[in-house]
Amino acid sequence: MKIHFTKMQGLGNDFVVIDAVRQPVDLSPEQIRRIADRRYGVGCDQVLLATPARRSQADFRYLIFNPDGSQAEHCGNGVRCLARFLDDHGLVSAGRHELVIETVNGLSRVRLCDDGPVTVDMGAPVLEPPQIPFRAPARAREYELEVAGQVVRLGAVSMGNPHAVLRVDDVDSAPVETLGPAIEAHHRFPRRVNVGFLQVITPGHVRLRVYERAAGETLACGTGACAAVVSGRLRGWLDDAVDVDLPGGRLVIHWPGEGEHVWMTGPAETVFEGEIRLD
Ligand SMILES: N[C@H](CCC[C@H](N)C(=O)O)C(=O)O
Repeated sequence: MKIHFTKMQGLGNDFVVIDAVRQPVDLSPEQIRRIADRRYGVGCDQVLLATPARRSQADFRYLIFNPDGSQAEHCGNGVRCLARFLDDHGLVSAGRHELVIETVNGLSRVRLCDDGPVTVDMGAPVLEPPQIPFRAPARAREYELEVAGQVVRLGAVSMGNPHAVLRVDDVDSAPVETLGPAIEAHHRFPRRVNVGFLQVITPGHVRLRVYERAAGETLACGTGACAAVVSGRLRGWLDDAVDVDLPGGRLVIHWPGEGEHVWMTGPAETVFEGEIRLD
């Protein structure tokens, strides 16, 4: 089987995007792993499938797959790239500058500027432990977790997908490669978790590295940036508008506070198009 794809990236978080509206495909976890493989396939952090919407309020539905073949509930950098892809490939009627993209557990409203940055309404964060999901006796702004022979303090937030947020003094020296996987697989996160390492420069400017669930450290994580601002604001460190500097570049995140939606603005770029042959 040959599949046409578009390679895209948002701050170096890279994607293989497939138009499953006009090219209906049903990919197995093994085929996802092959596509995502940086030696035997195209190579990417996530595979995104654009599919027809199921909910009447949505224009399209999108599926997100991590490189191990597992499915994720949301992808901030990915939804920006998907919206740009849909517009570039004539799937959006002329003149439309706002799209509603359906995820497995919510809706994202995307604003497209001509070739400029893309702004996304990422919805309201979920903070109740059972919905994150995170095993905790009650909701708190900060939790203690025994991991790797130490006790770490972290925030727990869902942006559709689960995030843990730890504050560090310096992201460059943060134990991302050791503590990241240890927390990702911690039993208190029954569906595993993305792990953010947050350095607060000022209440309006942070640095962030993210060890992503089922993908490892990426150059940028959109839902991770949203979760970091939510957790940092709840813990009293951040304003409502924050510049988030990730290794791949800057996202601008805005969260007015509890019960409000998180807004994210950042780039979405096409790299190349191609065709992959799959068994
Ligand atoms: N690894 C993530 C999915 C991709 C999220 C990230 N690339 C983003 O931009 O939000 C998860 O399993 O929840």
